[in-house]
Amino acid sequence: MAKRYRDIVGDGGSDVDGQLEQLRHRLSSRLASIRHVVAVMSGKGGVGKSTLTTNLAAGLAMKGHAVGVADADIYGPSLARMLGVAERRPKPGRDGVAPPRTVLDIKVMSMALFLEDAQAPVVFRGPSREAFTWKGMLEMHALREFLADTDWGELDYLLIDLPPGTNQFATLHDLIRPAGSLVVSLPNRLSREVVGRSLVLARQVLKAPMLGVVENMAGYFCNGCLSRQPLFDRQAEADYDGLPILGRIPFDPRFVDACDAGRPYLLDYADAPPGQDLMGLCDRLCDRLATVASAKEPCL
Ligand SMILES: Nc1ncnc2c1ncn2[C@@H]1O[C@H](COP(=O)(O)OP(=O)(O)OP(=O)(O)O)[C@@H](O)[C@H]1O
Repeated sequence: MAKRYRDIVGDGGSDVDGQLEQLRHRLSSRLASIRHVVAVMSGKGGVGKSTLTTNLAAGLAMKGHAVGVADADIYGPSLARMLGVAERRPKPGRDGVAPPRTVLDIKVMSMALFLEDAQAPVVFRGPSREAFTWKGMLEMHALREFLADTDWGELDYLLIDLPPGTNQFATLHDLIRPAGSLVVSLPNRLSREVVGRSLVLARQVLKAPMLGVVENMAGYFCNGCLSRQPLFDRQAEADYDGLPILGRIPFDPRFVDACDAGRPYLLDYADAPPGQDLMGLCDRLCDRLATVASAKEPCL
């Protein structure tokens, strides 16, 4: 007959506390060789968060930093494809799983790298009736393993691309304290509202300093006449609860082709005006991280 919790004395000999302590230790010793962990979040889907994560990673790598990216979007991973490593497999090594590296030497970890078939949806198997009890736990373990069991080596920056919505905030908070969070939004009222709401929650749950906001698709860049045109109707100035706007990146159709081709936009268009905007964003992100790191109290 199956035992119930009340039939089990103590931890039933499982040393569950000891096991948890070991997992915590493995994660913290792995992260000790990473200078800055940055969570890239939005709260709203489709705003270009993964595209910007890809290009931030590329920009930081082009500036000579050692960079890794972890795709926390377990069910809709896209970073590996955008960074051109979707067909590569992580290799088990002596010090954890060796992640694939991009042409810019960015280390990538994503659920997409473990899928036999790129078309197959990610499904955790277990008794479907109790899915609500174990599914969240498996999601957290997947993210913990990406962070703790990957051989990141020494990194200057590890960018974590969070999925749309706010569900992963608590999961991430249970695992680590990022050096800061970067928020991606679009300059229209709907996005600003949704992102603004998730910002409030991120402050409460993530408890990481908020670094600032990037407004994506802020205007349209025409590569023919090199001009910038408004993309959305003129909107009132954004107010993200006092957060600084670290960058405004215009819409440029070449971003879409670059994502599909698995080459960060910056690799080919660093000198184009949107490329310059991205490089400026990288500089401001580094400055903000330095400010936050030197502040006694987490800022904003
Ligand atoms: N500045 C831009 N100009 C043109 N296209 C862009 C720009 N930013 C993103 N895109 C395109 O928009 C689409 C959505 O971008 P992306 O997948 O990065 O969004 P996301 O916020 O990560 O989505 P989700 O988190 O909901 O999966 C992609 O096809 C991408 O190429």
